[in-house]
Order: sequence, then C-alpha cells, then structure tokens
Amino acid sequence: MSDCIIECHNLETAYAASLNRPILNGINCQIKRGEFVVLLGLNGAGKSTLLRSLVGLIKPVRGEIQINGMTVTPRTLPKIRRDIGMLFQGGGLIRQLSALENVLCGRLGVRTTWQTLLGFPKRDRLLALDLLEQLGLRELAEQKTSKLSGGQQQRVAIARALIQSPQILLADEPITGLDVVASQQVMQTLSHLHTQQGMTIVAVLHDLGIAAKYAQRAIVLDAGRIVYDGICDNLQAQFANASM
Ligand SMILES: Nc1ncnc2c1ncn2[C@@H]1O[C@H](COP(=O)(O)OP(=O)(O)OP(=O)(O)O)[C@@H](O)[C@H]1O
Repeated sequence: MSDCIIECHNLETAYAASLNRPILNGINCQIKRGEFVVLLGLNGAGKSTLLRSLVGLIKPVRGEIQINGMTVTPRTLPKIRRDIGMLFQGGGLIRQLSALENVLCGRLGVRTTWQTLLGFPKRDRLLALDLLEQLGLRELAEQKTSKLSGGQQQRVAIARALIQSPQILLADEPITGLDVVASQQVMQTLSHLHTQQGMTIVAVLHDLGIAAKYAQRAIVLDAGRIVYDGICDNLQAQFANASM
C-alpha cells in the first residue's frame, strides 16, 4: 500500500472572472497516510475549493487528484467517497432530528431506501450510539440537535462523518464560531482520531496557534497557489507576503 493517500498533480479549477484567475492554479501536494495537515490561507485563497475538489464536488479543468492511488473520476467517486468523511463549518446537521438520527444519516449513502424505510438496521443504531459514547454525547443521543451547544453539534457531525469508517477526514473550518472550550474539545477529538486511529486529517483552520498545536504540517494557500508546505513553525511569517 502506498504511503500517499491524497495526491494532487497540477490541479487547476475553473477560471473565475471575478478573480481574473483560476480559483486553484497548479496545486501539487502529497499527503501521507496518517498525517494531520492543516490548510491555511486568507479568505478566498481557495482552501474550501481544494477540500471540495478532493471529494469530486468540484471538477478540475486540468491536472488530477488521486485518493488511495485511485484517480478521482465519476466512475471512481462512489468508492472514493466511502473512504472520506467530511465535516463542515457549523456541522450541517438537520436541526429537527435527534443527535442519533443525524449520525445515522451518515449511513444513507450505503443503505438503500428500502433498508431505511422502516428505520435503520439495529447494527447501525448500535454503531451510532457507540460513536456518540466515544464523543461524550451518549446521554444526548435522543436530544434534538437544535437544543445542543455549538461544540456538541460539531461532535455529532464528527460522529456522522465517522459512521462510515473513513480513512480520511476532511474538516472545513470545524471550529469557526465555537468558543474556546468547544474549539478545544473538537480539536482534541480530531487529534485523538489522528493519534489513536491513525486517521488522515486535513482541516481548514484560521487560527495559527491552534494549527501549530494540533497539526504536524501546514499547507498555506494564497490566491489559488501553495505558498508554503512544511512544519507548523513560525506560521505567522508565512502570511507576511500573502496577497491582501
Ligand atoms: N462557484 C464559484 N464561482 C466563482 N467564484 C467562486 C466559486 N466558488 C468560489 N469562488 C471564489 O473562489 C475563491 C476561493 O473560494 P474558497 O471558498 O475556496 O476560499 P477559502 O480559502 O475557503 O476562503 P474562506 O477562508 O473565506 O472560506 C473566492 O474568491 C470565491 O469567491
């Protein structure tokens, strides 16, 4: 099995007239299995676009992406997506459903309509409850997610992403809008997945201190290009020349 789990070769996405350039412009990077990488950059640098490209939500106009050695194409996407969990800013939960039901939604991609029509199979429910337990939310399993705090909601979203046992977790601004305590809980959860389960994590963050505390490696984007790729030392300096 190759060491690299994510590879981008000369990745270029569509030209944006408003920017006068492609949104991503010649991205080359390799992420190794089990790495915790943070994606940094000013607003509009292309971080979300890069994450979304990895799961085929954005089609490159040039270059290619390989996940687990497989080139991302419409044919390989269903298999590739089973290996990737995705976490969005704010969690993206269904507010009127319970924490448990939201976690079970992570199984919709692998269950047929018939299999879920009368409720999810018992083993899915047990798995969802187990994940909620691991994330310290077992008592809140039946609670509507609209009643949970921001940090609790984000941990439900992590459980939802984990129910498909992904090898890779992509997190787009997972702590934006959370207070210090909730941010720490979410980052510690990601860190735990990385150290205890060897999960590959790529997270978009804005806080350089938190990035340096949890990630092993930073990739800094500026105007659609990678301008730094390395250890999380002195990240402040990497922003000194970023286009404002
Ligand atoms: N579909 C689109 N059409 C045109 N421009 C787009 C499209 N999607 C994104 N952009 C532009 O591409 C640039 C990069 O967007 P992206 O969301 O990837 O940036 P980001 O680094 O994640 O920014 P932020 O930190 O603000 O979330 C932005 O200037 C955005 O306006």
